[in-house]
Amino acid sequence: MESMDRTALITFEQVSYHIDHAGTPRIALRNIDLSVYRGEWLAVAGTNGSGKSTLAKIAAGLYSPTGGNLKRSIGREPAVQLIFQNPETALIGETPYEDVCLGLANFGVSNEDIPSRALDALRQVGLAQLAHAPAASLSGGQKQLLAIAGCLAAEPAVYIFDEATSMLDPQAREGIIHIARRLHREGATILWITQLLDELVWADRVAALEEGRLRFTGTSRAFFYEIGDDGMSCCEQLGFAPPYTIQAVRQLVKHGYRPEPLPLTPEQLGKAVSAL
Ligand SMILES: Nc1ncnc2c1ncn2[C@@H]1O[C@H](COP(=O)(O)OP(=O)(O)OP(=O)(O)O)[C@@H](O)[C@H]1O
Repeated sequence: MESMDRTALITFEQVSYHIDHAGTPRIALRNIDLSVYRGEWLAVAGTNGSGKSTLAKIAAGLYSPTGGNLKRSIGREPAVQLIFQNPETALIGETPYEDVCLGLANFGVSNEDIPSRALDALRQVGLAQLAHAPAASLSGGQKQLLAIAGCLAAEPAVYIFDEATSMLDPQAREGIIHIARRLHREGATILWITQLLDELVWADRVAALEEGRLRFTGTSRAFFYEIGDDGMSCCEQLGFAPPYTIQAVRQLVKHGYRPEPLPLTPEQLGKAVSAL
């Protein structure tokens, strides 16, 4: 975190998004000030309807703010790739290989480079063996891996995962997180939209939304462990139950043992307890 590059690639300046829903005005986002810095993993959390997807779509350029400004300082294409909740929406080819190739052709990659880039991307997500299988035969998790392969083949500056694991089983979820962590270690910038709180532990920074307002930005440790005057963490104030690991650490602290740094993952908790 300390060594993080402070170059802002995407900046929300007082961004609002108002919707006219069948004559009834709705406000999806209200005066959001937020930057996504190069090389960081920024997670955006919030309950249903808090504005996360709207924020993702504005960051991706699919929606324009109805108030304020969105600034992008990326300078190359594709600037951003969005991985959706439902991978079906992104599938265009009959096979994984064809799917990634069609995507690359869309980005204007030369015919000469397409096959090697497509195969390399499929290899990176573990789908090389299924490159020529019917896309319809893939599991939900494999389809999501394919969507990611299509994105990483395009080499975007920023990856936006919009609740990309929410329709997957735990094992497939692990696979997606594993790939995102590798991309991040290799320098990718990640905007990770989620309401699954145990996914926040991989983020450098967490931004939390409530009813379209930005309620918190800070580390996941602060989100889970900093207690407000009302005796609750920001996580609880937003109506979420803290993940099991965090609850277990809170119990340890209550009983007089405060591991430092406070564990976020089961592995960190295991180490802290074994050091007792
Ligand atoms: N096209 C639309 N028409 C009407 N209302 C909309 C539209 N898009 C978003 N909204 C409203 O804006 C608010 C924010 O929606 P958004 O999808 O961004 O929230 P979210 O945090 O991503 O929710 P979820 O986790 O359920 O996907 C909600 O009240 C939603 O009903």
